[in-house]
Amino acid sequence: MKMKTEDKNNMPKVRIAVIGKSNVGKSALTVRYLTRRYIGEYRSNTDLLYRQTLTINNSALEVEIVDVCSCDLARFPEEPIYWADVCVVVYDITSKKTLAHAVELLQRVHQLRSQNQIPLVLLGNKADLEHLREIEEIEGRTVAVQHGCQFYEVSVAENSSSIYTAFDLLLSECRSVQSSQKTRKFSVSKMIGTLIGNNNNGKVIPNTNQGGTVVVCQKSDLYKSRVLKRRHNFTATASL
Ligand SMILES: Nc1nc2c(ncn2[C@@H]2O[C@H](COP(=O)(O)OP(=O)(O)OP(=O)(O)O)[C@@H](O)[C@H]2O)c(=O)[nH]1
Repeated sequence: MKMKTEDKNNMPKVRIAVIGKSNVGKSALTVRYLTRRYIGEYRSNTDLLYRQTLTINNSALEVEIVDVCSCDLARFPEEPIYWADVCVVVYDITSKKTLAHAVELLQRVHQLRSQNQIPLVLLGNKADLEHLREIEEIEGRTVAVQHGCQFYEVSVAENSSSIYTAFDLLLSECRSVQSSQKTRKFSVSKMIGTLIGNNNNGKVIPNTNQGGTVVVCQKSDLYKSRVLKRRHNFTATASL
């Protein structure tokens, strides 16, 4: 079923940034979550933006995931961190340096966005490679506790169910924060709307799953999204 533009515009949106050292499995993870498929070899030298409509808690949700290709600390990806509503930090359980890198990334994220502003999850990937393990699960869990984020060990290759739990919980957490903010804004604008005789502020969230296709966009779309978001914020403020 095709969704009307009007419905799409009214649909809530959550933006996810997936970050971590090169080769930890960020692209494989993103594609696995969105398509349930595993792509073994995936090479890209640009950040990729995936868009898909998912159903979370019986409500349609537009999800955008940016798979950040360059997470060098010297070229820390500030833009996607400011852009994102939630952030997934990935390391590889067979490589100690990827956890050290993840710790640095978590610290940078906290510097840019305070802890309450951006829900985070830490994922230790490649759990199928037990014989090559360099990082015990407790080490990853400890880092997660220290940085106030959820933690899961997963294997994208083996399609761990924790991948879906991690993303779904993160989306759900973000939606409840967004909804409580929206309720506050809505009640103020509704009150003003009533005073000036305008009661059309309520928006209906369509309860249909439009998912299935992943649209891969280039980085320019990311900038466009941010500009639109800024404009949306401006309009919302102006209408109050
Ligand atoms: N054994 C195993 N290999 C995995 C798993 N997830 C990803 N890989 C492999 O790890 C390699 C890197 O995966 P990518 O998804 O390209 O990693 P990336 O973090 O996006 O890498 P960059 O694009 O360089 O930043 C690929 O060869 C994948 O097949 C996993 O759960 N288990």
